[in-house]
Amino acid sequence: MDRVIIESLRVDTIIGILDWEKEVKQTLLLDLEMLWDQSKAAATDDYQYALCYASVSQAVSDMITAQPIGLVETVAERTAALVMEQFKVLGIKVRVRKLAAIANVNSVGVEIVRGQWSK
Ligand SMILES: Nc1nc2c(c(=O)[nH]1)N=C([C@H](O)[C@@H](O)CO)CN2
Repeated sequence: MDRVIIESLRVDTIIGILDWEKEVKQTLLLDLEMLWDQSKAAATDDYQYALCYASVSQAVSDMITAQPIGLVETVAERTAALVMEQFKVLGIKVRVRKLAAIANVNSVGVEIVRGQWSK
């Protein structure tokens, strides 16, 4: 199955479980791989059959920034649910990385796979 990919979608938002994290925005980077049959879009060259990565990116960013979130797991789960429900994606892989969350690492985070994911 074909995939539409969004790499390193940057979202600056209130994220974290510590008190100071409720006051200061931090940066999340999201990677999305979405199962999507692109054959009709490619055969017709017609945008209406494409999964619009710009629309997905905007919807995900709006959802994440709409309210404070504690865990990166919550971000990943809500992102997968939103994309599958709103964009009728059959399967999705979501990786959420939080930059500078702890000392001596570039990032920390989680990766989940939901729906009809095939290798
Ligand atoms: N599995 C997780 N562990 C931790 C998280 C998280 O979101 N998922 N968050 C924190 C703190 O917010 C940390 O990022 C603050 O620096 C700790 N562990």
